[in-house]
Amino acid sequence: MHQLPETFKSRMKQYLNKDYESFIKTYEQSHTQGLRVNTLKLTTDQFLSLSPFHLQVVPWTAEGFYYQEEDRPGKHPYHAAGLYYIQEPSAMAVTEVLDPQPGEKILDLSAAPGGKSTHIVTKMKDKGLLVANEIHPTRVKALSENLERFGAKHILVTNESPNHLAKIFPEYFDRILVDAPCSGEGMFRKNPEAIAEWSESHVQYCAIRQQDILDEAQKMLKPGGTLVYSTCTFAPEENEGTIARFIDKYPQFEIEPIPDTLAGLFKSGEPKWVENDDSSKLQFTLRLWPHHIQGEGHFIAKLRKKESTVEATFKPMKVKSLPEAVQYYRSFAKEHLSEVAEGIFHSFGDHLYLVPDGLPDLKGIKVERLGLHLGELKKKRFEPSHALAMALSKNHVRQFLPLNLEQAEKYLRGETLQVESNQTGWTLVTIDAYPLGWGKISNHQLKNHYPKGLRWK
Ligand SMILES: C[S@@+](CC[C@H](N)C(=O)[O-])C[C@H]1O[C@@H](n2cnc3c(N)ncnc32)[C@H](O)[C@@H]1O
Repeated sequence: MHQLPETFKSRMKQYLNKDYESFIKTYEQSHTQGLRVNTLKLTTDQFLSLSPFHLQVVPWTAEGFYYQEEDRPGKHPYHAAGLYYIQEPSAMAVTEVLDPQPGEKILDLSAAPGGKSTHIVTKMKDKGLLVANEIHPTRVKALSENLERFGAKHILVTNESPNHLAKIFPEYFDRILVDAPCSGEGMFRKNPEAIAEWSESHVQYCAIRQQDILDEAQKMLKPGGTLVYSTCTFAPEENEGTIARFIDKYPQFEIEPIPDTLAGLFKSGEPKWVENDDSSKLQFTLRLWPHHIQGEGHFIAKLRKKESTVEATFKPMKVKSLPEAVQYYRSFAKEHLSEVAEGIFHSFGDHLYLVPDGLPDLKGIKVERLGLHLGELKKKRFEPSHALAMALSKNHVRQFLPLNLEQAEKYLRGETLQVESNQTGWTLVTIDAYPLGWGKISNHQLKNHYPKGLRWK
C-alpha cells in the first residue's frame, strides 16, 4: 500500500463520498500494464500470432493489450523492432478521443516520451504531418527515438516552448493534443515518486501552467479544428476547472460530446466540482477512474474551435539539398533497395532527409528530427541511417538477414556476429522479418551498425 498524502485523501473523500472506499482500495493493487501494437508495421492479428506474451484486449483500443508482469515486453527484441509501444492502458483512450485521420496536420504539444505521438502516427497511417513537441531537452531525445523505432516518416520533432511554436504555426493544425503536465495523482500507483512531489500548492501551480499552455495551443488550431486536453490527475482544478476557465476566456471554442461508443465506457466529468451549473457542457468531458476500469486515472476533454482567433499567415519552408548527397543516396538505393524512397529532399550539413510537404519556415525553432533521416554522406559514400532501416520492411530491400532470438539479442548488445549467409555488404538485420537495424557482411562476419546509444547493456 502506498503512503498517500493525508490532504490528498481528504480531498478525494470530499469529492467521491460513497465511492471513496472502492477508490482507495485500488491502491492495494498494482498498476495496470499495457502495450499497443504498431499498426504501421503489422496488424494486431499478425502480432498476436507472433507474441510470446499473455495478452488481454483493452476494451477502448483495438490495438491495445494488457500484459502480465512476468512478460517484460520492454526486454524483447520485438520492442527494438518497433512492433509495439509500452503504454498505460488509460492513456490509450486519449488518442481515441483525438481521432486522428490520415493526411491531416496534427500537433502533439507536450509529447515526450511519445505514448500519444506513436499512437497518433499509426492512426494517421503516417500520412500528412505530425508535429511532436517537447519542451524538455532531455525528454525530447526519447520522443524522437520512439518515433524512429515506430518507422514514422511524416513527422517533425521539435524542442520548443508553446509560445515559440505558436509564432510559427498560426491556425495551421487540424487537431491539437495538449496532454498537459499535471500533478500526476492518477499515476500514484505507477510512479510513486509523483506522491512525494504532490501538494495542494503544486495542484494550483499546475492549473496555472495548463492555462498558459492552452493560451498558446488555441492559436495554432484551424477554425473547425479539434483540441483534446488530457491529464493524468484527479484534481478538479486541473481538469473541469482548466476547461471552464478556457471556455470562459475563448468563447470561439465549445466542448464537444465524445461518441458514446467511447464515452459509454467511462464516467463523465463533474461540473459540480468547479461550478454551480450541474448541467453544463463540462459533463461531456471524461473521467477514467481506477475503481471503474482496468487502468490508471485520467481526464479527457474534446473542444472544437468554431471561429478564428488569430491572423494566420506563414512563410513556407525553403528546402535545400546537397546534390551530391542525393546522388549518392540514389546510387545506394539502386543497389540495396527494391523501392527507392523519393520525395522532398532536404539537407542539414552532410545529412539527407525526406521531408513532409507544406511546412512553414522553421527558422529559430529547435528541430530534433525532420521527416525521415535517410543517411549521411561520408567520404564519397552514403551511409544509411538507423531511421531508414526502421522505416523499411523486408520487401523494400534487396537483401535482409533473419536472426533468431539469441542472435538478435547479441546484435542489440552491439556484438559482431558470425553468420552462415553468403551475402556481402549492407544488409537489413531482421527478427521474424521485422528490421532491427543495419549490418554489413564480409567473410561471414556481420559488422554491427546498431546505434551505440540504443545498445542493450
Ligand atoms: C503528461 S507528460 C506528456 C506525456 C506524453 N504525451 C506521452 O503520452 O508520452 C507532459 C509533458 O509536458 C512537458 N511540459 C512541462 N512543462 C511544459 C510547458 N510549460 N509547456 C509544454 N510542455 C511542458 C513535460 O516535460 C512532459 O513531457
